[in-house]
Amino acid sequence: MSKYGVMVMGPAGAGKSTFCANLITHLQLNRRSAFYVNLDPAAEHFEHQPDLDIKDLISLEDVMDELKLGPNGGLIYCFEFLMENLDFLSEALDSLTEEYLIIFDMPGQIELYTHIPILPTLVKFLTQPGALDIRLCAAYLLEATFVIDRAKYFAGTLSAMSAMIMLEVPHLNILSKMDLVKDQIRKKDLKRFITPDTTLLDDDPGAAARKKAGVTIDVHNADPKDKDALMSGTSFQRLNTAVANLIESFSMVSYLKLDSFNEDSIGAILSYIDDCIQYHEAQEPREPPEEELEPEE
Ligand SMILES: Nc1nc2c(ncn2[C@@H]2O[C@H](COP(=O)(O)OP(=O)(O)OP(=O)(O)O)[C@@H](O)[C@H]2O)c(=O)[nH]1
Ligand SMILES: [Mg+2]
Repeated sequence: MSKYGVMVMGPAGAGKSTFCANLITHLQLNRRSAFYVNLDPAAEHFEHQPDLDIKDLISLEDVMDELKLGPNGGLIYCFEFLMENLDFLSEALDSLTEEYLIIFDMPGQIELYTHIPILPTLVKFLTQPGALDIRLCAAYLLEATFVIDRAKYFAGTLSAMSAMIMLEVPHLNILSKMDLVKDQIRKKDLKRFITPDTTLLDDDPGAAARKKAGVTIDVHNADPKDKDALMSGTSFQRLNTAVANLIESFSMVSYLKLDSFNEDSIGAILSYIDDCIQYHEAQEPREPPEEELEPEE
């Protein structure tokens, strides 16, 4: 029996847990079953209690205390421990039917998505045919406020692309917290962020303002507190152009828009997830609940 799931990923504070919580509420309102798996050993507060919590296997606090590790090293240790104890996942997930959407809420440490091979191994384990056989898609969230700063936007897009290539499962890239930027970006410009456009670097509002004012910056002698000055050197601009060109040459990333506090937006993302994993194709027709049946004459 196939199972269906979505792994919610992305940098720290991108809105992953908020999205998971509002997705579960939306599923419940639509009489769908969710199984919430928290894989962030540092997460403390939940709107919906997890059905499975990595903290029941290993506690980040204990790891940091006993092994004298910092929060990031501790997190990597927790994941290595999870990989040695995959029964923890299979025992809980094995009996779930195809009705459930399994939602994995991931931590935000970026190294998990870039250079440590833990996530590809975990994803292979979850999707392995004949075993758990979860039809899984990845939802990679990037904060829309990044689009205000072009360099951050392309760096974030590069990390999304890296996760996409590394995991080899259907992948949705999502600009989260759209409500925070919708009044600041013109619709026409937004399109260029939805499908990353390298010419965005040419009309960076910060750079344009500096050029107009005739400001040239000597990065070597800049005040270390002046972030604008430090991030405006020609080498930094060349690096950003190279990253943007690389993203364009792969032509793999485009974004969906999300405002987690808007139910229609959650519903729209859910329909993309359902399509990616072909959720509806596997569902048995269901009887409507009794109270919805017409009373007999
Ligand atoms: N305005 C707005 N704020 C949001 C949205 N989604 C999340 N937030 C806020 O962003 C902050 C971080 O949200 P989380 O859901 O904890 O982010 P996360 O990605 O799970 O964070 P980590 O697990 O620490 O990596 C919280 O204060 C949320 O209320 C959104 O769509 N719009
Ligand atoms: Mg979280």
